[in-house]
Amino acid sequence: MTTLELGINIDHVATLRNARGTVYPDPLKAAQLAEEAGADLITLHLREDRRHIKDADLLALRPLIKTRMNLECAVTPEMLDIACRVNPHDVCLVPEKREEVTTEGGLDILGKFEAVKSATKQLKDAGIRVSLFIDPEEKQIQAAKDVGATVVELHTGRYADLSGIEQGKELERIRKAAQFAKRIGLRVNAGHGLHEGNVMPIAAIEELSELNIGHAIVAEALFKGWQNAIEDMKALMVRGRHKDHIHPL
Ligand SMILES: CC(=O)[C@@H](O)[C@H](O)COP(=O)(O)O
Ligand SMILES: NCC(=O)COP(=O)(O)O
Repeated sequence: MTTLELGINIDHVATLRNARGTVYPDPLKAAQLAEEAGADLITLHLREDRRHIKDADLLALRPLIKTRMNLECAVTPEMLDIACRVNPHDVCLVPEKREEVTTEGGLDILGKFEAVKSATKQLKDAGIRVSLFIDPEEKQIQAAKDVGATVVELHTGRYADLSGIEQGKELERIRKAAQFAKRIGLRVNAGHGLHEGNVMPIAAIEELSELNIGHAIVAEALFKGWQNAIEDMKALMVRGRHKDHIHPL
């Protein structure tokens, strides 16, 4: 059985800090405490508008990370240049729209095939593993393989927004996508909108290697503390992976 890793996304620790222009809460401290609490990697998204993580956070964090750094960024010359200079373990290329509240949908690789292919090559030449954040669709997964990426992260935002039968259908779509991606030799991750109440059925998908979770853990941390929220999420992922749950859908 594939081990399921937990990537802690620290973006919204920075959101809280930036809301008041203070120096606290410190995303670096959040990353270090997350690693102590069992995070397998630290994920952060340097948005083009710098609404949460800033360049200084990224630079300060890089030498401190003991696990892995997974940098999410848009496919732009500026971001690719920063990524190559910072040299994280992984870069996850994501779509970005300035006006969006959060990342809506996955990267349309087919729609910008040459740009994604060239970005993937630039990052791989710098020794960085490349992941592509995509919707759970066979044609996008095949395109990820065709541009030379070795990892995909399946967008679980739609699953998180749905309920009942519709959520069950989306879960099946994610499962089939994960199976296809694994079959063609890709590492398969997932994330977006996952929380304590919806993570277990996703964790049960055996082809998945990593879940990236941020917003809901920051929210839970308000009530039970940052490290408790991380430990609880990991425990739920282990229970999900071992199918220690009654299927709620
Ligand atoms: C790409 C992704 O799913 C995460 O980075 C998520 O976007 C968190 O940041 P935002 O809330 O700014 O979208
Ligand atoms: N790529 C998904 C991610 O990093 C975390 O997304 P969210 O849990 O903040 O919605």
